Amino acid sequence: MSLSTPPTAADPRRVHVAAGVILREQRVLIARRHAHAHQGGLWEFPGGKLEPGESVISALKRELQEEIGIDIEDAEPLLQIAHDYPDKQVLLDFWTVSAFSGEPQSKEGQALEWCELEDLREREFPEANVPVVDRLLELFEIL
Ligand SMILES: Nc1nc2c([nH]c(=O)n2[C@H]2C[C@H](O)[C@@H](COP(=O)(O)OP(=O)(O)OP(=O)(O)O)O2)c(=O)[nH]1
Ligand SMILES: [Mg+2]
Repeated sequence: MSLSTPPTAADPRRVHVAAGVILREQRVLIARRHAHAHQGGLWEFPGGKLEPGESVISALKRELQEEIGIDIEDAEPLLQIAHDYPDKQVLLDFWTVSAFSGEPQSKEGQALEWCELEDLREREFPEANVPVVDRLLELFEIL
């Protein structure tokens, strides 16, 4: 591909990621990325990379079990975002998790916070997350 061709959403070189927007009452669960990780130190919605041949929902279930120890009972797609960081191209599938079993716990040493929706804008997220935060606040009619 020449440099003048912008990468498309379907570009197989993109890292495909599934992330869960876990809601409980007026709060959403956010996790802090480890300092040394890509986009380190920023807040994120828990999740991770799809394995080869894995569906988004399977990856989401696996990642949320691995990272925070919960079992998804109900989830639906919220937003798909293709984003180009200077060092990495990602395709992020954000799903709303509306029912789950188990109590979220930090299984990888990451900080977790049940953030009030109205405080979400004060948390620093990776650039790719801006449209998701906007969408969420729009859905809950928080200006
Ligand atoms: N999980 C998650 N990743 C995000 C978000 N926003 C965002 O730009 N990303 C980017 C950061 C990373 O480049 C990529 C996720 O990869 P990751 O390193 O967390 O993947 P993983 O959980 O499979 O971790 P690992 O096995 O590689 O340690 O997506 C988000 O809200 N949640
Ligand atoms: Mg992860």
